[in-house]
Amino acid sequence: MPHLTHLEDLGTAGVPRVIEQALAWKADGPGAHLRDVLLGMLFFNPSLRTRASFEAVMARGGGSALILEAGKGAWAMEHREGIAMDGDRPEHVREAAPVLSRYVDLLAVRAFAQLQDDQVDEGDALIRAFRAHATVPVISMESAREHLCQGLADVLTLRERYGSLKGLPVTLSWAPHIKPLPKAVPNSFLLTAAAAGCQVRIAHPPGFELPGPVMAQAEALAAESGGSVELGHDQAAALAGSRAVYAKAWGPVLPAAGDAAAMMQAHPDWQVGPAQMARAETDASLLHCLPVRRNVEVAATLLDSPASAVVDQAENRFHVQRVLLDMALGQSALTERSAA
Ligand SMILES: CC(=O)N[C@@H](CCCN)C(=O)O
Ligand SMILES: NC(=O)OP(=O)(O)O
Repeated sequence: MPHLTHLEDLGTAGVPRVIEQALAWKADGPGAHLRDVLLGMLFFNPSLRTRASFEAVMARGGGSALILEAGKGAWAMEHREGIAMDGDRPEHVREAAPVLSRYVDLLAVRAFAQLQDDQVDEGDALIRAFRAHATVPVISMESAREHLCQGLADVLTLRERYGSLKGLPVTLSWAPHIKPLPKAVPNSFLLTAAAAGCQVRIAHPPGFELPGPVMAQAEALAAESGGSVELGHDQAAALAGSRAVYAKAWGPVLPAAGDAAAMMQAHPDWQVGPAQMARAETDASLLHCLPVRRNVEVAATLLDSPASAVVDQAENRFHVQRVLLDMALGQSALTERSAA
């Protein structure tokens, strides 16, 4: 089953294929490539961009989408194996995934990190349960470990702005927030940029390390693509000479060594603003996946400046998702080309 939930489903060869096809279709669309296709979308968490962009892809492509919210309209859902379901979740993924698969051609799932333990979140059990039990392709709309569509849209945005991605210096900077957030977005930017051959610099305060297995995977991808991954605790040093600054809040290493919300607010000087951008190249772009808390994570003056690429990134979700849905259906020019 051609599930598309993690970067490993695409590999280093898949990333440029998706990016180049998305660019080509952005210039000259694919027409009604999803005629008669029905996408099921199951949300465990809220969304603006993901929901709207997938619905738009389906409508523009001549198909349609149905939307379910677990625990809100649809039953709350359990995924753990072998337990007595005596809590507040009446439905199990073991039935829900095959049942939904009888109605739809593709199943997209959003299930955020639980934010208790990085090892648990890194294991991504809920989306993996859908992979195991669905009988149609599963697409991730952000899971505990990764936000595949976001990482691809981010790298497409860099490709459009800077041409070649090989050796492009890009900085992923931790940013403050009022509470701990998931690591899926920074994980996916790191993995996708490394797979694309970028020179990725990561900067965060001590105690906010990204999961070891994700770092190791990024280094392996960079070794294959000719990219690199550097890690440091000095934001200014990591920004020097960068072409793109990805500002993103993420939580401390979990379980947290202290009060996680207080830890998120203990480094207000990491807010990304004009002074930080000034350390990067003059044509550098500001990236953020959105939603962004103005004047907490990123200065409003920077978000409102020409350097900001955040709306382009959001637009590019549509363009990469068209390609991913097409790939999952096995009907794309990409599939034909790789089979040829
Ligand atoms: C504010 C918040 O919860 N952000 C989520 C979603 C980001 C994009 N889907 C996060 O940081 O993972
Ligand atoms: N960037 C992103 O996934 O946005 P939503 O959470 O609004 O879908």
